[in-house]
Amino acid sequence: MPFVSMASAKNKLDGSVQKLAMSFLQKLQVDDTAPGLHIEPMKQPRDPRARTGRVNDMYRAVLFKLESDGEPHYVYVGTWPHDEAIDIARSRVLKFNLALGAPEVEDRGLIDEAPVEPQPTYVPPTPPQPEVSEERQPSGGVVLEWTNHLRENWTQERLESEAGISADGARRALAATTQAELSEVIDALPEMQGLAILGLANGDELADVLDELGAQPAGSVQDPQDDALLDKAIRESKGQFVFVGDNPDELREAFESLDFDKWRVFLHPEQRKYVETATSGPYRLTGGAGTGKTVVLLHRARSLYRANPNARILLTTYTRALAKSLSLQLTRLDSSLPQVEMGKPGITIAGMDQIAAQVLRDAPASALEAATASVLGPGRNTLSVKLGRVDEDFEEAVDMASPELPEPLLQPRFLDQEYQSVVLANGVVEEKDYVRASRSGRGTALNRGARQELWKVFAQFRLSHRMKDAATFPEIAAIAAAVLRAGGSLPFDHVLVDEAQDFSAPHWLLLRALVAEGADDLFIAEDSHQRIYGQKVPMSRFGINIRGRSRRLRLNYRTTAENLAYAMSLLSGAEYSDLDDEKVAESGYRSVRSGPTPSVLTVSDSAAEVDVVVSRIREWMSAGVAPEAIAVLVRSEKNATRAVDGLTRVGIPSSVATGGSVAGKGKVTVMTMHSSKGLEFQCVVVMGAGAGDLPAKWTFEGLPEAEQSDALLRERSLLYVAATRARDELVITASGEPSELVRR
Ligand SMILES: Nc1ncnc2c1ncn2[C@@H]1O[C@H](COP(=O)(O)OP(=O)(O)OP(=O)(O)O)[C@@H](O)[C@H]1O
Repeated sequence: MPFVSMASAKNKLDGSVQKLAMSFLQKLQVDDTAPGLHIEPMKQPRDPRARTGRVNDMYRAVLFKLESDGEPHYVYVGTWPHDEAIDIARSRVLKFNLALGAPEVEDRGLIDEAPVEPQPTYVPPTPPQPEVSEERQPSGGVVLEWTNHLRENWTQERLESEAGISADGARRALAATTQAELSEVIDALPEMQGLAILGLANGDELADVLDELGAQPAGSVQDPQDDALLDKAIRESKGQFVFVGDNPDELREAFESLDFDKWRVFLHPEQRKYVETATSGPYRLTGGAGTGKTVVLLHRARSLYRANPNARILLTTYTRALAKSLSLQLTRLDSSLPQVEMGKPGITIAGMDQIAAQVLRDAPASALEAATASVLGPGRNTLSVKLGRVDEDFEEAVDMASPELPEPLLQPRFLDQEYQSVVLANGVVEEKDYVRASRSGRGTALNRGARQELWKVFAQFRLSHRMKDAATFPEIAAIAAAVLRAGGSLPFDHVLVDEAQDFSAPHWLLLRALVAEGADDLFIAEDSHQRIYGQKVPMSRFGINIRGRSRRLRLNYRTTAENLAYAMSLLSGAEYSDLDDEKVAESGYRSVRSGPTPSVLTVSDSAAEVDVVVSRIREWMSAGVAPEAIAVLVRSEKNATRAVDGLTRVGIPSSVATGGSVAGKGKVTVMTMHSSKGLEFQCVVVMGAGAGDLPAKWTFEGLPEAEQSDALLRERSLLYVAATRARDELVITASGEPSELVRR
């Protein structure tokens, strides 16, 4: 029976053609001599193994036929309209790239015809001006600088011989003067060559590029077109080809992922490495927004399950809404994976607070009582009321306790962070313990006297909760950790974490307690630039020691190079440190895609701003963008209402979405920047980026100085999160003076 492999094709098929192409491949996988397939060699091919096959009267599939131990092995490249398919088949070569150590399909142009001419330079469309009166005409335009480092460091000959780039690709890459031009060159190259060019053009050393691609140069002794070499390399491919052999299910899965959800099958070699790597302890994967951290976690969860179906695997994150989205994505990856309740073999997906509540429900009464006493002190009953926001409770506690302290130390936001990061983190139940407790990571210093005064507030806070039989979510997480630490069996064998930058101290306590220390215990994905809640707490304080087990993803799969460069520029000037207290790098991120430059539109008043937003959304929709692919992201709820009202006035359906969900089919999503975490849209407007709205002053006013700068950093991160939700187009609008955080 023939074997089949799929190359990571770039052509998208219409639904009907897609079905026919699938059926063609299914028949081919059973019998390549079946009538109707019409597998034919080409006239004047660049590669004698090139074939086309009949999908229907108008479409043909392009294939290469290899010999594999006496059986045919077909490599499917894609399906195109008849004449285009013939030209593609005649001009492509299946070969092994010796410098990059990978199989690839390269375009060599048709024989006897002029070599492939460079495509006309891509010029991003000039954003049309919004329909607003002249005095309300917005200013716009962001200038993004880019340097093509190939020109300083490389020659065409060296790119060909040392980096394995095709002659035409090397020549055109050297000539690129904009990111858009480079993206076009990359798009025409085999994937590994494209990724290598991207790295080198951004100034990386060749050795680092090869390392990132997992490339093992093969030297020059082998014949790059040898059948046996190619057959073996395709079977072992790390991402650009998928060998499905004679397995019909794998064929369907790989084929379906080509058009949508490529991430389900075709991973970047680095992503694959982190999916498969066996770790000797806690492992951290960092990477900017859109670098595929979530994708790695989903694949890793599956890979751990496949390695041991009896393993109890937890995939967790900051909120219940984000966990729901993880669950949907895992189903898309593989609907056969069992998504189970905590403690059962399979994959449990839940937010950290849900897990904490479950631990409490499962705990024997005596264990729960002891754990509660160890966290909150003796004398507590059941914790029947769970409290979300506690600002008012802290205010009340301050009124009752009347501590002698300066105002900034009595702000609910300061008290809440101190309570979580110091009191709960250290298991403090009495004043004497609080006075001695480690406050590492906290910005504001407190002397003994101040701590004694503060303890009065915390004691009062606890007392009033005791009367109401209530506990906060962080308290419940800390109690759950104490239950697990006290003994009994642990609920999980492997724990995978997304969005860890937002975890609070009690979350970390619980995380460490959920799984025994050891191989493949904790795999933690985080991006410190996206920390928009709470305070950063170093993981090492909770016994989570990364010790050299930390890696960074740099290739952005979501946004265009232009949006990425803009989003990164929002972070410059601010210092970020990660969960290990190391400074976070802002450089090195890249994207292979290109699109329009983001625009910042400032207008005189908020009515004009709504007009600008509405008119931009209309333009997108008239250009064919579906309403559900568009989002308006806002800092304040009043702007959400304004946006919805404005869209409704012109008959564009929209609605305000919360908690990680979207408005749904046929509607523009309007949501707060906070809710947009983890989501993505084709086109995004960040509305209300005026100095009055951003940063939101109430988040830092009145706080001690050190906490103020942390709060400001979170506001900056929030804008970064919002800007990185845009796949293709990003527009930022402001009325009046734009925010200091917006780059123009
Ligand atoms: N190997 C891949 N091939 C194609 N698309 C990919 C690949 N990896 C990731 N993507 C796509 O890139 C986008 C971002 O991926 P993902 O959500 O995993 O990134 P992230 O790093 O978790 O982002 P964020 O931090 O913003 O949540 C998604 O649309 C995802 O499907």
